[in-house]
Amino acid sequence: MMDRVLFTKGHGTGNDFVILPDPDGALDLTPALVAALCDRHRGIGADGVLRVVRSAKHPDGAGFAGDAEWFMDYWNADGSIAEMCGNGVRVYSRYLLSQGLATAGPEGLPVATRAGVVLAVPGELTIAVRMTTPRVYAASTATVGPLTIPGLAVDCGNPHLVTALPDGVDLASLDLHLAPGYDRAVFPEGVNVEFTTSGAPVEDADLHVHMRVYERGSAETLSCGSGALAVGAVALRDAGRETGVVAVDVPGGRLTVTADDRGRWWLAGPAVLLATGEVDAAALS
Ligand SMILES: N[C@@H](CCC[C@H](N)C(=O)O)C(=O)O
Repeated sequence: MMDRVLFTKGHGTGNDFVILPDPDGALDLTPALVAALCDRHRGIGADGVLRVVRSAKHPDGAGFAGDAEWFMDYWNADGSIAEMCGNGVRVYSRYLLSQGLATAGPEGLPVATRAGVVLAVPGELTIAVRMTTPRVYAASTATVGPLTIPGLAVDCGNPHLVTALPDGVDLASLDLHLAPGYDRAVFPEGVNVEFTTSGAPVEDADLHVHMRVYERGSAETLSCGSGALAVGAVALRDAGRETGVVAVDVPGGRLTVTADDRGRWWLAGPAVLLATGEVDAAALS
């Protein structure tokens, strides 16, 4: 076990990450170390960890090495692994670019994830990512306290359940301190649950949705990029549209989901790097 671990802290709309540079895959990253780093009282504190490793140097990335030099090895705060993190990949791309580890070509910067290769297109403050195509595939429900809320299962590489709150239930009033209930037969690997209400029209978007999320492996977070993608897919489907722009407001800010006329799905929003340092791994409990 290493004594000192280099890290950078960053976030996308308040969904925060500890970024661990590990180009050659030498770090002995374990669920316990991830959980300790993400601990908000005894660690650095984050919703998840992004290990920056060359695709060729990670067993889950090696198959993508011909298409993307870098693999985003994403871990949730509880030490579990996930296939995709939409905010994570935007922050990860910001990190690669800021460190000079990669440059964006005319099509963008390819980044390998467990859900496949995505393409990041950097702006000055925002980063847009061409995500894998979301797939709406089943009806299901979530339970929060006495409420049973209908929703749709959406595969964004990772699993999501997008629910629409019934009239009269206020999004802000939902108690998400405890994990919502869901159907384990539909989601055997667990699920990220999004709660939505529709919003008033906003400039530059065809549709506007408010969302809160309870993430698998991280509890309630201020934002979830793949969750916003799932919400965007359901909103466009409900509106009978195949293309369009959906503004998704989360507690941490605004994400924009675009389905373009070439069948591509984009997730855009801010990606911020805050601090760099060293953590004493022995001091983490
Ligand atoms: N916050 C992320 C999603 C992280 C993974 C998720 N908790 C899971 O287990 O699938 C995002 O921005 O997409």
